Amino acid sequence: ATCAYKLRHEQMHPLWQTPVEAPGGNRQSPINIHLRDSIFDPTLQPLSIRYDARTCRQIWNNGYSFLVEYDDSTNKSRICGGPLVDHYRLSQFHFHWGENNLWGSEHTVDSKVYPAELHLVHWNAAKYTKFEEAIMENNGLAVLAVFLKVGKRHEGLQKLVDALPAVRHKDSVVEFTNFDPTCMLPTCPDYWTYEGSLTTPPLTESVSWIIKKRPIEVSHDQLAVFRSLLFTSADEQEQKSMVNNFRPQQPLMNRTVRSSFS
Ligand SMILES: COc1ccc(/C(C)=C/C(=O)O)cc1
Ligand SMILES: [Zn+2]
Repeated sequence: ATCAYKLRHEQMHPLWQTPVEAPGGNRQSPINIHLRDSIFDPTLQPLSIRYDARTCRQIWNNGYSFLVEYDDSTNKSRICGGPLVDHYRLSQFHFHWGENNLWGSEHTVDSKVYPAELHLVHWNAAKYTKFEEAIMENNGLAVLAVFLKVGKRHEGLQKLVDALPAVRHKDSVVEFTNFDPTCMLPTCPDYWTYEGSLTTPPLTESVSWIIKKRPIEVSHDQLAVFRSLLFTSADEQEQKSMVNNFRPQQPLMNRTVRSSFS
């Protein structure tokens, strides 16, 4: 495990090879969730998640991950409850993954790393009028994170996997509709939550993280298609595989991770 851990750091995405200092930097993400230090909070509400497949619009490769983007001009797809005071609209979801099945997730649980991690990004539509505004505010975003493990084929994910070759290169975009992300959520309601940041620039400290305890299963072959994407655009000389697009873990500082379960 230590060699894999070391190897994982050597293979990091170029973006992170020179440590990117964070603005202010006392609530950065991702982190390791140390179970013994997490605190059960009985006042945490159940999460209320409502997604409408009809708000799904497109997939694009932004050179760091692939994003599935949603129309966020209404509250049709939104989350509330859990640790959240307001309702947050779904803007997009994306993933982080490794070059192999040994690592890839951004968060870890007692240093256990998963091969990939899903992030569903939502913004506070009760307090702000658009996403770009919310990312700068400390209660602006809520990111729902789900770990992926390699196992049986995920039927609901296949529609997404089949669309990826169309966005192989950076800056490519393709219409993608009628996808309900609910199919990628574990049925178990248990989660951890803590206050953190974006894990790619601008790294703003605006995120309420909600991390599902249970992973979902995807097949080896489905995850392999993620690795067929490229960091580089079609006109660039060197084609670089889109792998290891996770940020190094950040100091916990003066934070506590709460759990919705005892
Ligand atoms: C306006 O530019 C942005 C860049 C990145 C992001 C996100 C949502 C980053 C992340 O997922 O860590 C948001 C806005
Ligand atoms: Zn992410």
